[in-house]
Amino acid sequence: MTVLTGYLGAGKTTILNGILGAPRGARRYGVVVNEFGEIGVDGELIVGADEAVVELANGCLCCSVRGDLIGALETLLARDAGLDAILIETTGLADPAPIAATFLLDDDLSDHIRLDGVVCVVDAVHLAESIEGDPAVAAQIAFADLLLLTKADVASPSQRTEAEGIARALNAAAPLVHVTRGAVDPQALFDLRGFDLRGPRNRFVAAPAAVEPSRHQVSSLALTTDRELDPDRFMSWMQTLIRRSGGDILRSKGVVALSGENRRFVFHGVQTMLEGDVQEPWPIGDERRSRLVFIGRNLDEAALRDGFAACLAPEDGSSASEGRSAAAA
Ligand SMILES: Nc1nc2c(ncn2[C@@H]2O[C@H](COP(=O)(O)OP(=O)(O)OP(=O)(O)O)[C@@H](O)[C@H]2O)c(=O)[nH]1
Repeated sequence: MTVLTGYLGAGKTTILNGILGAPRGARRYGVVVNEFGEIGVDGELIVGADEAVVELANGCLCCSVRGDLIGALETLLARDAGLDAILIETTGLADPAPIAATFLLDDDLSDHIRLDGVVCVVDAVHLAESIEGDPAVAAQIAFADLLLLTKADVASPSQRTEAEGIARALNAAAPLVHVTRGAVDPQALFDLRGFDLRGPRNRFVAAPAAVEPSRHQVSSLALTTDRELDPDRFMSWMQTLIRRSGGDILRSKGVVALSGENRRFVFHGVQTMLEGDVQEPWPIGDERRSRLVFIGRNLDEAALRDGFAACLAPEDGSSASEGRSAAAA
């Protein structure tokens, strides 16, 4: 399942139509369209009448109609349990974090459907203006696993550069792809594995050490260290952090080297939800470098750095409670 976000008029339906109109072999798609308003129009605008389309009007997925989302997905599955992919087009006002959390929290649903990724459609012409007016825009960009920049055909060079700069400042890790009038390779949107602990992509590598906090209160922070982390301290720090600040931390993810463990510990968090697991051993010859990324509103960078530094295992192999941390990079 792929969630398509992006501000009002950014080009979500156009991209959805581009995907549905592209050759797909035997692949079968299901579509959920969410609209904010009494009368759903977007469902009418979706091409390909043979698509399984469920429309959710009169509310926004991220707040009032979350239960309806679950109902819509169940309807799709009841009609065709063999769908290869489900695309959800959210309203332009939706905050993707609660949508992802709702889905991940529903065990029945997540037994049958895998949340693959969140794609944000970014309007090159209007981004600078819309982001000033609505904080949801920054959250949508920051949260995404893939950014699709639209309307480059009509944006001025300075609008394009500014839009790219804003998107990159909010989310340096997600690939940014230019899309004109919905012409996108559907493969670019599928198999993102944004929430898959075993995903092949290691996008943590792509994140820079830190991204400047933007004017929009949403920023991301990457923490790395070549020192091992003490398992107890790390787990307790993460749990406390997510419990206390989960509403502001929209997304957290990381690959961690724990002392006494030769496998990689990988975790994913969406707001107050956190899951993690030990994975395959660190590749031979690869340094055991821990990398964590936090994306959120009003991130307290100093507190995060301090908390992380306090999780470092002592270098001499003595017990964690004896050792004090060195600074984390
Ligand atoms: N020039 C140009 N116009 C585009 C592009 N992508 C979308 N549009 C136009 O932008 C307008 C809005 O596109 P939609 O696809 O309806 O946008 P949306 O995000 O689904 O809109 P809402 O559902 O209202 O949030 C339409 O007139 C599209 O034809 C593009 O790459 N270039």
